[in-house]
Amino acid sequence: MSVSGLEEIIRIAAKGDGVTASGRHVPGTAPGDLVAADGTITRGPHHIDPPCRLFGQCGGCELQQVDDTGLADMVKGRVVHAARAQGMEPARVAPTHLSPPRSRRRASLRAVNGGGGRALIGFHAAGSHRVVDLRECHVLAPDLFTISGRLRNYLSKRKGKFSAEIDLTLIDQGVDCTIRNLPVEGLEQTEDLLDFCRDTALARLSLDQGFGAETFWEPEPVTVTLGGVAVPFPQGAFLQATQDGEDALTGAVRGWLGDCRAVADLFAGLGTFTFALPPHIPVLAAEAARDAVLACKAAASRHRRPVEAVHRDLFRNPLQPAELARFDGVVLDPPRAGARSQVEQLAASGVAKIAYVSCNPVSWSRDGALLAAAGYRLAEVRPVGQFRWSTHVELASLFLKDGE
Ligand SMILES: C[S@@+](CC[C@H](N)C(=O)[O-])C[C@H]1O[C@@H](n2cnc3c(N)ncnc32)[C@H](O)[C@@H]1O
Repeated sequence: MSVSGLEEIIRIAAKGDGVTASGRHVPGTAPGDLVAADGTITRGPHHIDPPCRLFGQCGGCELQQVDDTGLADMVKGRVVHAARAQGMEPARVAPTHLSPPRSRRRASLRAVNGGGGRALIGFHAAGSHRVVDLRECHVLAPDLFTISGRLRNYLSKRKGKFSAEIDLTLIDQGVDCTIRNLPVEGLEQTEDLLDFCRDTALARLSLDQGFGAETFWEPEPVTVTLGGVAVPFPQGAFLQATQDGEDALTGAVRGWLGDCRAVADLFAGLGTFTFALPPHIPVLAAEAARDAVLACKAAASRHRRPVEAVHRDLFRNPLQPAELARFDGVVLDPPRAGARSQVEQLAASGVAKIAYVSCNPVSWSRDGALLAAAGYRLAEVRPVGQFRWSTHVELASLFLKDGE
């Protein structure tokens, strides 16, 4: 719409810019803003003051100027647009689930020496390698934010230059931390680091000096509880970004497949969907990361769940229609690239219900079009914004074989 030379921002593009009906991209805007020819922006109803003082410098968030309605519309719009681009019209679009502020339970940070011996820890600055010190954060779960501050204090005492990468994940026992590229040499440094682990009650600390991560501290074996089942948590294992995002995705899948006789969970990871299903349903959980398969298997056996966890590369060796014949439900949650070769086999199968969970609407819709061409209809999509204030979009979807 053009009001006396002003153009209205009608949507947020995949990279975060606002876009007008004429296709003009304007960074830093929200849907409903009006943009003049000289670039002056008049705020619309969805443009808010960013809650964080670091917004715009820190690389952790991209869209804090957009209110919740605008964010939810963006997440839904990306999913529906991707489906339509492949000729699919979802029969139902469930309300978008947005994770609340301060709920992110995993983050990758960088720590470097600042001036005056002070360490800086934070996300990369937007569009650069500079680290913006995380003095405030509205996305990280409070326990992760607290640990980031304690790490800053600890690292500030270290002498010598460093540039380390730090992965933090919130699990059952507290914070699981992996630090890469931080030399720990000699007795004094080792004891200092042990004191840090003890004082902060870290659940686990792993160090990776370029030769793979090794456990430095783990007072008790770490686990993550999935669907009420405590699963051993291997270093670097995949976990949905927020607990409530996981609940939204698993709730959708349980609602769709909860009455199945037998389910295959493909790209199963530790068993997020496997263990979310009703406990009496036999599940085949297939996954390529060997340590995740072992963790899933151990948890299933301890909890006497009818789960067969198998190590399998589903890109090279997808489940074939004959193997799929014993399942009336399949859930798949592949990496960003999608699951073309596995979906080709699913399309050729007779599986009645397919729940496809995705972190990439583009690869999902391409794969979905293969199912649609084989007689599956897109019965429902559930857009999910786990990465609040970012352009990262997730979804759960249900494909039904015609006649179901
Ligand atoms: C998005 S994660 C989902 C994991 C799990 N469904 C969850 O929700 O926690 C994708 C999973 O696919 C696995 N994966 C990646 N490539 C694979 C392949 N070629 N074959 C089987 N699994 C693969 C990864 O190890 C990861 O566990």
